[in-house]
Amino acid sequence: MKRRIAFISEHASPLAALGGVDSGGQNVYVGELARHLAATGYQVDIFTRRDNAQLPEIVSWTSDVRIIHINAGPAAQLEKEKLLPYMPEFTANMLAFMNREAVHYRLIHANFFMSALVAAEIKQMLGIPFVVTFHALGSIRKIFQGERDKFPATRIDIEKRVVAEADRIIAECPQDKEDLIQYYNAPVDKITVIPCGFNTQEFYPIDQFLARMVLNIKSDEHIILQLGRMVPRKGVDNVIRALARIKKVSVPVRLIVVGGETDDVDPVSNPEIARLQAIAAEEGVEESVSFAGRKSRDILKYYYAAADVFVTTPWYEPFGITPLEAMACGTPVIGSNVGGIKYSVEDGKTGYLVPPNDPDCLAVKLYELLHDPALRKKMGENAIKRVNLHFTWAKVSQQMAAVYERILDKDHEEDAVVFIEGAFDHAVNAFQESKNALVQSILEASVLLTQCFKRGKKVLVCGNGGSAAESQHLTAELVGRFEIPERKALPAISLTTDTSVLTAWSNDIGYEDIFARQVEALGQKGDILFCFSTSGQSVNVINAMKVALDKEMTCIALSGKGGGEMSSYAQVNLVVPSDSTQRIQELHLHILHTLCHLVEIKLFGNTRQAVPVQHHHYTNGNGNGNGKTTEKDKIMYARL
Ligand SMILES: O=C(CO)[C@@H](O)[C@H](O)[C@H](O)[C@H](O)COP(=O)(O)O
Ligand SMILES: [Zn+2]
Repeated sequence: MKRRIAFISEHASPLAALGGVDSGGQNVYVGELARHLAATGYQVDIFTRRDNAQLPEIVSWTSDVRIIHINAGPAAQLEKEKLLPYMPEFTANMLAFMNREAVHYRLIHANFFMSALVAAEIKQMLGIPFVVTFHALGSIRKIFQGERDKFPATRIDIEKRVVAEADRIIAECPQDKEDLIQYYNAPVDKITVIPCGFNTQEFYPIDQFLARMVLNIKSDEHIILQLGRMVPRKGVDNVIRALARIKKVSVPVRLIVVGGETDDVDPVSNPEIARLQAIAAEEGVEESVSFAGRKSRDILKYYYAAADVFVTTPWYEPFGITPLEAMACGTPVIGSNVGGIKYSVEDGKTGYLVPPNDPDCLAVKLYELLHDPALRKKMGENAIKRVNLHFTWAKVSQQMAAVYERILDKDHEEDAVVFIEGAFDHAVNAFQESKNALVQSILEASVLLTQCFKRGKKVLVCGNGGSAAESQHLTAELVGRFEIPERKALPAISLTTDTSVLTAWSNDIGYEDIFARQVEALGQKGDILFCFSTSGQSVNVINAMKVALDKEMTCIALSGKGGGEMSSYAQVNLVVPSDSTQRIQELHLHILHTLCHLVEIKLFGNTRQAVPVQHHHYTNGNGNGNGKTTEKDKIMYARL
């Protein structure tokens, strides 16, 4: 059954046109994420504020995505800075909708702080968990916008509440994560970094010549593209000033500025355009700057592809989708070294990062790129690879779904955490008890093994299942090397590896003698048979021990659960004081490593024995009695 989830995006509806003051990346984010999640088995309802009386309550957008228009304040366009007082009404009407339609959401994904406030209230009332993507943070905005920031002062308190109450916080880039930790005390393990994406159907490489033909742009000019919302913080003035510093690179350079409130370029209804035009005039480049106005999304790819370089130098940018779109079209990006841009643009590879508000620096990089077509081509290719690898909506929604699933599976996950911690405690306990019980027997086993190798004898090893793996593990360490690189090989054979012998004998005669038969064939007086069995009861191991004793070999047994019948046949019994098969196996591995260390040191090391303790605790035991670690010792410990 499909999982039903709700998105809240109070001011940014996927249906709204892009390029206006309050519509931008968030509209795209919400729409794309919802569509892609729907394709992977979710039903998504996107709740947004009704900002037009003509809008129906429910719009079925795609088969599994609906847009629900909620009455909250006047049914007219309002700046998002003015929406907070209407959030209680939004909450009440969203709850009323859920009640009336009898829909239950398993999870809410809130976008922006006001939606998150609604989600937090609903969680309090109905217990529905919520995820939040802030898209922008009040504290950061305050730093950059100062007095220009018209959001209510309570924004930051609301964000703090949301950080505390959300089930998971999505940071859009590493900078966003750092900010959440630094300014909101967000717990690190509550944050997942998931970037924004771009639409691969909408943005893809197009031949530049063709794109310019479509747009009717002259081909004998270099084109710098600026595209996005027209607000001062986007730093379009910075690009105009940089243009004035380069003016011409072998051919004329033109800056095209796409975006605005209207399709026509109308400085009256769009004061930011008027401001920018004035700056262009003041810098003497009004002839080289073209304002193209707002463009529909299906045209944007031609602009990106027509450009030689895409520039975006905002003062700050929580993420920034336009660099991804430009890169997807194969155009290098020069972006400011802030927020998400420094994450999406790889400096020197897919474009350049420059400080914001620094037209000199931007001009240098623009010049570098514009006069080097080979570099532009290489960076464009790198850009296409990078965005398709990390930033498609399919990849983004996959990561988001993983976040949702963890929350929806929370009970299970809580049990899992209890189990994981318990397993560690259990293992620590088993290790401690083994330490109390086994030190002397490990020493004895190490002496037997060392003597065996010194006399030119060999070790045969056996065990079943996990113990077969331990057998091979031991012989690999001995035949190969453990901690001393340049030593001679030691003769050890695991009786668990010859599948022809094992299958033929067990198929034709019986499984119980598969090891015994091999001991008979390979074992010689003075050799050691080294046996692993957690129960100490495996008949094939016991039978092998019997044959070994007949051949005057010595048996060492690693077991648990009291040692079983095996202990009657071994000269040294290492019985792990536990009844848990897993713990016994883990200790067997630990013991075999310890034995390898001791044997190797005795046969090939210097006379002092290195002690595997943590460096900062180690101050003596180097044999010189002065409590200082020598250089030689350090090398030895480093190998541990
Ligand atoms: O690894 C495991 C269990 O953790 C199993 O493969 C396990 O080794 C097999 O069941 C063995 O057949 C058990 O034999 P043993 O340890 O009792 O001699
Ligand atoms: Zn196992």
